[in-house]
Amino acid sequence: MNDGQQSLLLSSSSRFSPPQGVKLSYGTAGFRADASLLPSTVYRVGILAALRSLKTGSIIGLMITASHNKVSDNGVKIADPNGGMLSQHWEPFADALANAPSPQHLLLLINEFVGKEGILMDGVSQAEVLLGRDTRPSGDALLEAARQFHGDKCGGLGAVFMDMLKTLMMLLKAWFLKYLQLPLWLDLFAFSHYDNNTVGVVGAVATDMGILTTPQLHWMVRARNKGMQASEQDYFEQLSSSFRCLKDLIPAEKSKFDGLNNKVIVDGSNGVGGVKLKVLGSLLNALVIEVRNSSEDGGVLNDGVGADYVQKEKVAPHGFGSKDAGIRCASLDGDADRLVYFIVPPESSGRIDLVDGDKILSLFAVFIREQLSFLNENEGIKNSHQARLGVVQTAYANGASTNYLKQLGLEVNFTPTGVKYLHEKAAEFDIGIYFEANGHGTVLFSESFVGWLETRTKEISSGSNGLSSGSEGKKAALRLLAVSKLINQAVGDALSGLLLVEVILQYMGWSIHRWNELYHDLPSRQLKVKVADRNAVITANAETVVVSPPGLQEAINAETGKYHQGRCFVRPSGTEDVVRVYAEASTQEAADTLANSVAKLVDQFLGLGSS
Ligand SMILES: CC(=O)N[C@H]1[C@@H](OP(=O)(O)O)O[C@H](CO)[C@@H](O)[C@@H]1O
Ligand SMILES: [Mg+2]
Repeated sequence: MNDGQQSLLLSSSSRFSPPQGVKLSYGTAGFRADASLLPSTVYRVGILAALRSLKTGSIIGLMITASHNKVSDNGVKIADPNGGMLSQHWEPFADALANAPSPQHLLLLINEFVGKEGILMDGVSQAEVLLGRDTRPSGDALLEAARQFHGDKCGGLGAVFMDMLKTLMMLLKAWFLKYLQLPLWLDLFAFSHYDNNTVGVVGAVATDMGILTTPQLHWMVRARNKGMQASEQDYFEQLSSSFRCLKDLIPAEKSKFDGLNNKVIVDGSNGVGGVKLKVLGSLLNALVIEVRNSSEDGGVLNDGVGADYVQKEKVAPHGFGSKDAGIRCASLDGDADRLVYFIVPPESSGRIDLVDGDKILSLFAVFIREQLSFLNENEGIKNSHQARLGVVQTAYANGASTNYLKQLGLEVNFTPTGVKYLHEKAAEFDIGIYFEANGHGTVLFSESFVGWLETRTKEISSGSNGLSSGSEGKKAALRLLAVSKLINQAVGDALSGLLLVEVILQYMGWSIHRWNELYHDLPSRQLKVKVADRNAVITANAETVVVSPPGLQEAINAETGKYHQGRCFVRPSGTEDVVRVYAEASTQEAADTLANSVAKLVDQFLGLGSS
């Protein structure tokens, strides 16, 4: 950074002091904390976004959200140029930035990192950052903190003000030079060296994309970097048109959905997803989407509603009851990157049948596997491509889902918790389907496979490959291409996931009950244990084995061995200050007992008294 940039950084960062006595960590999914603690973190992540943009020469996203956390929390995370999560290689820098105790430390860190990464800060190269936020009341003010390091895209008042400021600085500089002859002061006016086309400290431009779901912002970043249209309208247009395309490719004999099956009721978690889903729903005519618990309905975000609540508590969200028995119900989380379905039983016990991320993954796998087999059976398709289909889960996936997927003959891979790991693994396949049990996931298509599908479908339309029109091979290629456009390629997206579930159910002619019968979940239990230092738990093998503290894994093994179909693991949470315990067994009672015994072991080895 030149002197002008440095002095601007020092002055702007001094307005955003980090909270005392709090250690912030980028964690599983960005920084999250009580919103009052976050202005300095968001300001600093704004700096990181600009540097990442300069380093990659691409547009970067900055999203302000705390997903399923309570409404008083907020958070911030970065979308990389491909629309995915921030490169893990930059996470330690993010942690160091957020925790730097003073503006001087911050400056040192940045200078060191800029040097190490070879980032060009010449004031000419321009960084570009897209900003988004969910509906949390603190989002607006935090967004302002993120913009401090950037300029205003549209110029407007910001640009006029900058121009006036620059003129004033130049006049002052001339006056100082003429009358005081203090060259030392020159550095302070380095700001006025900027040419009129650049804005902000590093010439970064920030564009406020408004209130969005997290996946919408990721989608926009990916689209912009691919040179595609990337407005919110484009997002809705792409999703709705590919949904219609898939709908039109459903064979007439399979299309036997009646009025009831045409409807899905969606819990919007009192957040941003419900509002956006209403817009999307208005563009579809083959599906009726009734949205409840939308942000404008006045309920509290994530309070007794939302995908996290429904999945963890296995109860109906607020506003749903026995009147909804028999209808397909779904729930989004606060920023609409998670999706689960559920069935409300006729009697009003509050309990539901959960159709979770594992079952969404299984539905997608069954459909895609069938389309691939149509493609492979069709000898009329030239250069048939043996596409590699892989699925990715975490240790939280219900064991019954893993068995089911393996019985389908699929390659099942495991990664640690956190979509950044699952996404990376899924990207190794021609088609990679990944889901966390909590409903966060998507289907990735490799560029080469999409290219192959595009070529085949063009040949098909020109008749050059000899396929009869209307053959299943042709339709399978068209369907897979439409799926690659419908399902968000950047990140898990509840809205695009919901449309894909809906159209596959219509294609299969399945009710939610039929879908839920694909396999029966093994009873499971999740618990949280408060410990002195959760990071004392070190795991291996996709978090299924504890390697430290010594002896804990042996004790878990001895306990688990007592239960039929017993499986149990512990790991430190990346988003909460707890150690999580997960247990599965052949009965609910056994799963509960196993989880409780292992929670006691965790407490013995690491409990609050053990520090
Ligand atoms: C058991 C569980 O649901 N863990 C969640 C939770 O992470 P933890 O590291 O377990 O706190 O939040 C993550 C971010 O949303 C999500 O990716 C993950 O699946
Ligand atoms: Mg979320």
